[in-house]
Amino acid sequence: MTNGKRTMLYGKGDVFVYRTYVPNIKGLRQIPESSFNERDNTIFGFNCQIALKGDAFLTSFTEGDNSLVVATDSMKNFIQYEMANFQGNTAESFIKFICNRFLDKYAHVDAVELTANEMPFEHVLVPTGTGHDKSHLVYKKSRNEYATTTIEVVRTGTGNKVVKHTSGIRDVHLIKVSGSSFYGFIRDQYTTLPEAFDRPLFIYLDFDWEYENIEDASGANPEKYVASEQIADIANTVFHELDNKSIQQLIYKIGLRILDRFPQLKNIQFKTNNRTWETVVEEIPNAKGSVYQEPRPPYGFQGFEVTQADLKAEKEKEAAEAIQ
Ligand SMILES: O=c1[nH]c(=O)c2[nH]c(=O)[nH]c2[nH]1
Repeated sequence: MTNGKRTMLYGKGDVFVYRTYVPNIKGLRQIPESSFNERDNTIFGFNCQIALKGDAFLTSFTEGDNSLVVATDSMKNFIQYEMANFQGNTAESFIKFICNRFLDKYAHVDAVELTANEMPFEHVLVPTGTGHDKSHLVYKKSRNEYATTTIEVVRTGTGNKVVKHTSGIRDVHLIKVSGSSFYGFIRDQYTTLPEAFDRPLFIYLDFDWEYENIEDASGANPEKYVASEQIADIANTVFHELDNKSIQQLIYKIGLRILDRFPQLKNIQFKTNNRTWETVVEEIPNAKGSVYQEPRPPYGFQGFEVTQADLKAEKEKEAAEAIQ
């Protein structure tokens, strides 16, 4: 069992590992918001963080007894060398594979927690003679956003058990130049912010989601697997479509759409920042548009979880309204 009495873990961060020519994942469920149907795994690369837990490590802290210590340098090697033995094609199945392999190798380790942050690469476009097409040789590390996934696998009397498994995206930065408002908030002696009826809304979003059935995260059944690219495309689409009243409302609607498209997900969790530009010149004579500058600190933030129960309640509300 993990030590329930105190925090006790150790591990390695910034473990970079790249493998080329991992099979693509295809056969994903298709949704209207996204044309994404296949993840190119020609470069399958991650920045990993691994942590080990176990009562056996207590004396390494209290007595300097290293006899049961797996050096963090060896953890790095383990991840990198075992990457070659990995048979799957998703980050989620990779981290699960490593955790199980670790528990099998070191009998005194009670639990392994592993996070893999994607190192994202994209094809460059090259001339084909008649136009341009994706190079299958040259890639660029260009996307701001990256996928992330975390797992914790615990040893039990009846085998290894996954006790936590989340997938997510980090650092999605979106600006909507028109179609966002923020008004109707409390006005009192502390209020200086003017009401905005059409603001250039710039948001940073981090998402995490959990599957109802942890097995679906592996990608073994691609119809049940949810690609982070599809989640990002839903967020883009809902932001595009919705005349939003606030970031709070926007993320709720994005969450509902995601859970509607992917009933195999249990929930979706958001962490967002408001990075809306400040207006410098509101009206430009004889021209459309305004001039803005970066927002000054501080920034606003939101945290919110949308669940399948929320979606069910919204659908029931809609059905009741339709009858009236
Ligand atoms: O979308 C927003 N939500 C807020 O709660 C808030 N507060 C604020 O000053 N600007 C905004 N924008």
